Amino acid sequence: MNPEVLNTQFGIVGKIAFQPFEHTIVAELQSKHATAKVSLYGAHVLSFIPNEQEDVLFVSPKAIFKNGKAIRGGIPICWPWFGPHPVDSSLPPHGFARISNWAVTNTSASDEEVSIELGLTSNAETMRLWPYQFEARLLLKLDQELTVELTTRNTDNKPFEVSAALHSYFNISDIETVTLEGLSSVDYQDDVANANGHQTDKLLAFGQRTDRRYRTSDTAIIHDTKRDISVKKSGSGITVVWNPGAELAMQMGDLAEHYQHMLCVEAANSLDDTIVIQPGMSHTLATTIS
Ligand SMILES: O=P(O)(O)OC[C@H]1O[C@H](O)[C@H](O)[C@@H](O)[C@@H]1O
Repeated sequence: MNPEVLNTQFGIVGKIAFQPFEHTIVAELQSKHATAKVSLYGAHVLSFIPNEQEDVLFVSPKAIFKNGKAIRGGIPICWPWFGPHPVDSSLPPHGFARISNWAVTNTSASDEEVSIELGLTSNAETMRLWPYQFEARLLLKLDQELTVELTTRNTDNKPFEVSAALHSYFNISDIETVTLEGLSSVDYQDDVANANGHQTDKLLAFGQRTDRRYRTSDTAIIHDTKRDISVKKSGSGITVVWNPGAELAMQMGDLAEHYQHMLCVEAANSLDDTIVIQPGMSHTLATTIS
């Protein structure tokens, strides 16, 4: 991969440019209303800055950028499984999409919107980790909002099962004061207590380790002292809510004390919303952030 070749083939003056970044290349997108950056390593969104605002996404100041390591922050693509592999814990947690190099397959721009599409196709290495033929596409659309669409197409001759998450890390002032709206009356799996729960409170507050999978397709809204952030989604029956809390964060070399400034709200397919895709068929998991 070479940024000059990508700029010639896919660059759009004033709208999309490719730059070397750490061990990879990033595409920088500029719409009338916002900028965004996506790394080709992992098809990983690293930044979304609406005009005159701070970055909506959090990337850890201690994030490690190297092959084989997932980037702490932004929007890691957890795929084709979410969490530990269901039967083989030696396989990469959250799948291999976030530690794979993706190709640029298309770019376009209009007056209002800029978009880029990245692709990952089955190959010898992916077949070793997950024995299916597939095409995955990540479409990023930037106008005032940022939309991320992950489409999985089954190009094999047998069905396969996918769990996934658009593992969005949001940039917040303080985990002690932020609240999350949109989960009231929703059942969840509590992955800290390993128990089921049902939320009655209108607003979820934090301050301790939180790791929950809520059974909902609805929009969630982060209320921060500096702004509200809306997380809409489609093709997703699960919203993951995660902050590791102080004790666990201090054991994570790429996060540590910075956990206070992040909250993950993730459009996901997991639990009974794991998706079976028949040969020739596809599924799209999407989130829109504003
Ligand atoms: O450290 P990672 O592999 O990136 O996973 C980070 C977190 O991802 C999700 O939010 C899961 O629900 C958590 O259980 C997990 O700890």
